[in-house]
Amino acid sequence: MASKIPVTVLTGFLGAGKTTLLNRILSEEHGQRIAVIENEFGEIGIDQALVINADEEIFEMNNGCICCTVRGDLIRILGQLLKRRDKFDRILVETTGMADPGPVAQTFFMDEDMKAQFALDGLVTVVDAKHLLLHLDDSEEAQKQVAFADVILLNKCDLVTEDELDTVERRVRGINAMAKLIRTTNAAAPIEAVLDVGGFDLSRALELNPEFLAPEYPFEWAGLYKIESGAELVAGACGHGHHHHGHGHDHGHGDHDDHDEHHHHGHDHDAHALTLALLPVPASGEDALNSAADKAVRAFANKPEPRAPGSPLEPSMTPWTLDLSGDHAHFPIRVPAAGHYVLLTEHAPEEHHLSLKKPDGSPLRPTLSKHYEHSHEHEAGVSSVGIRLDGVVDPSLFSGWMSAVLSTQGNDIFRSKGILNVAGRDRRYVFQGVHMVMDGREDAPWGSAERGNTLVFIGRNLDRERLTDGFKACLRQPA
Ligand SMILES: Nc1nc2c(ncn2[C@@H]2O[C@H](COP(=O)(O)OP(=O)(O)OP(=O)(O)O)[C@@H](O)[C@H]2O)c(=O)[nH]1
Repeated sequence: MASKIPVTVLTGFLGAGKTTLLNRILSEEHGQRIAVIENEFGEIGIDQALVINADEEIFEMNNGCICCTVRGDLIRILGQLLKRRDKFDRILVETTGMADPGPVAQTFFMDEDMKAQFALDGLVTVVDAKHLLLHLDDSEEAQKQVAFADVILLNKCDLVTEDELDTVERRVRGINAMAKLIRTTNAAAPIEAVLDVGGFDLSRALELNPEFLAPEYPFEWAGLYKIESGAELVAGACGHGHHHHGHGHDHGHGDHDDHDEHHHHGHDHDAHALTLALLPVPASGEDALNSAADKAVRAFANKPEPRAPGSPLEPSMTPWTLDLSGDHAHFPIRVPAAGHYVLLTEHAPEEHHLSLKKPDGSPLRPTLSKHYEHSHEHEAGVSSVGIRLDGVVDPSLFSGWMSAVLSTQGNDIFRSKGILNVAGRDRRYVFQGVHMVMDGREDAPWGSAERGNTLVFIGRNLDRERLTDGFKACLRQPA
């Protein structure tokens, strides 16, 4: 059988740098002949004029938004390309910045014919590091583009600070824990990282990002402080709403205002309130922080008590919800004795300009702090669930379960991927799906590698426990 044609789908919000990346790919010496399919939105041909044309052929789909008609277009172009199979090695489809990449990706798994001819090598999403947070708040398409990606180019790194990049990266990770993240300026990513994703190894992704499999915490951040009575917590909704200029907050450098705006603009969590808890720990250090985090999972299960500015905060297993509707609210901290305490916050402290002050008013900084994957509905619930379990999969139980999952939750599950240890097989079974359609095949032999199962789901309203239990039920009981 002739080998399948690898297809790369390139997405990214308007102006993120897709054309820049495409030009780079087309002008670099990589020895691969690429057929480019462009999905134009509105102004036909503009992008094409901007693309440096090497030997590659560029096809354009007729009309704008990607729906059934455009999919028809895409299928037609793919058909034409197949007649000239000897002219190119791979296909790159660039989608418009407004598009949900789902339908384009799905096209390649749609039926047996498609699956026999094409192999979706990877979905590459270019994001604009400076504006991504704004786009994520405003646009479901932007969320989906991040959620669907196998590789994310965090582009325009020259326009943001290292701290801002870290914030953007955490937000991206919160949506899609699976994708390979590459920080770029002018989309200068190594070509093989963009084009040869097929070799993409789930287990490696999990090694790079072990938190993927970690339990989700009801808080995003924990900081260990040495606190004495008279300390104070200051937090405040500055930088959002219509009055984000000239309200005298103390970090007035120009860039910052802009950044704040992204954080608060249209966020689905309330910028005027923050839930947090303070727990005593016996000592300083990583172990103390971790044990406080475990304890806080139980604390956050308790109904938080509202706290108005000025009312005192004491260490307690009941969390508080601070009213931050005014600028710079102050909350005195009352501790029974000076010592080590861990503060755990529902959202990252910088999202609420939260800081602690010593009794003399000077800043009190955490000696140690940690960010956690959040489980609350941050990105309209778009998140990733990774499952890794030993054992042997019963193929018929698995396909029954998977069809049930995809038929009931296929709208919410954007991507699924997995490597399975199937009973009686020497090779890895790999599958990937886009919404309800999926494609699976046998891959490399296990050889001496440790056998195991890894699954990843990315989507909305995912229930980690239910998915894990469901998959567990597909494993063969040891004889
Ligand atoms: N400062 C900066 N500018 C960049 C970077 N990458 C791309 N640009 C510029 O951003 C603008 C948009 O880049 P394009 O590559 O056209 O983006 P696009 O995603 O193809 O845009 P659309 O076709 O409108 O969806 C261009 O002016 C690029 O030169 C970068 O890393 N830093």
